[in-house]
Amino acid sequence: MFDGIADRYDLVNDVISLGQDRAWRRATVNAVDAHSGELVLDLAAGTGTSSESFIRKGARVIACDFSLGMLSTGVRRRGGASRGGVTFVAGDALHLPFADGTFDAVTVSFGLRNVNDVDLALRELLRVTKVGGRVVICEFSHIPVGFVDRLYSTYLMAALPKIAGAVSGKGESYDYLSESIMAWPAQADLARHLQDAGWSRVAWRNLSCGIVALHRGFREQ
Ligand SMILES: C[S@@+](CC[C@H](N)C(=O)[O-])C[C@H]1O[C@@H](n2cnc3c(N)ncnc32)[C@H](O)[C@@H]1O
Repeated sequence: MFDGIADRYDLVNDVISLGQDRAWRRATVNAVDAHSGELVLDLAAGTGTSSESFIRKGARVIACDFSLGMLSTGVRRRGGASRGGVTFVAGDALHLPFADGTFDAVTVSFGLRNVNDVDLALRELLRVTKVGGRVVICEFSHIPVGFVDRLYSTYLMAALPKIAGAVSGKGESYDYLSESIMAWPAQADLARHLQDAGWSRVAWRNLSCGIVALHRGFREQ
């Protein structure tokens, strides 16, 4: 599915989120807080838009995804597969092609919801993180006020696929986006998945009233 929408993926994001996606990405970068000399895994990195911001303080980033269409778009835009601190790697979240304890920080933006086995992916992320390292998950979530969440669900089901379809020409992919957001676990539930996978000191905070949530955890052993 992502191979088919790769070229217009970033443009559609800006349109359907009314530009909010940029603020969500800034919040993710601040939560990861990657520093010079650190190695960051941006899993389900797609075209690498989520990866670019991590290099600002001198960290190196591995942008890993299994959609060759998304990766190719990213490589074309950056002018190479390994440029300016971002290296694109083809890999599956369920069998990460990295040794144990490789990364100082691992992060997933708007990707975990798309992975077939979320719990296995969270365990794989833990495996490739150094002891003392951290995980940050940026993902769509749920507005904690019932009637507002219902209004938002109406937007998701009725308007979002039409708007995204008009911009991308692939409306059916965005039916999937709406359905997957509504089926995704709420904040506390996702925190439990992280804890069950072995992550410690798990906490989260809402962005845009819970439309998006940032979860963070640490590998303690
Ligand atoms: C919505 S995009 C997110 C891209 C990027 N992180 C961003 O913030 O724009 C979701 C990505 O998850 C990737 N994905 C889904 N399942 C995956 C898996 N098992 N392994 C690696 N990538 C996966 C898709 O190929 C897609 O590029």
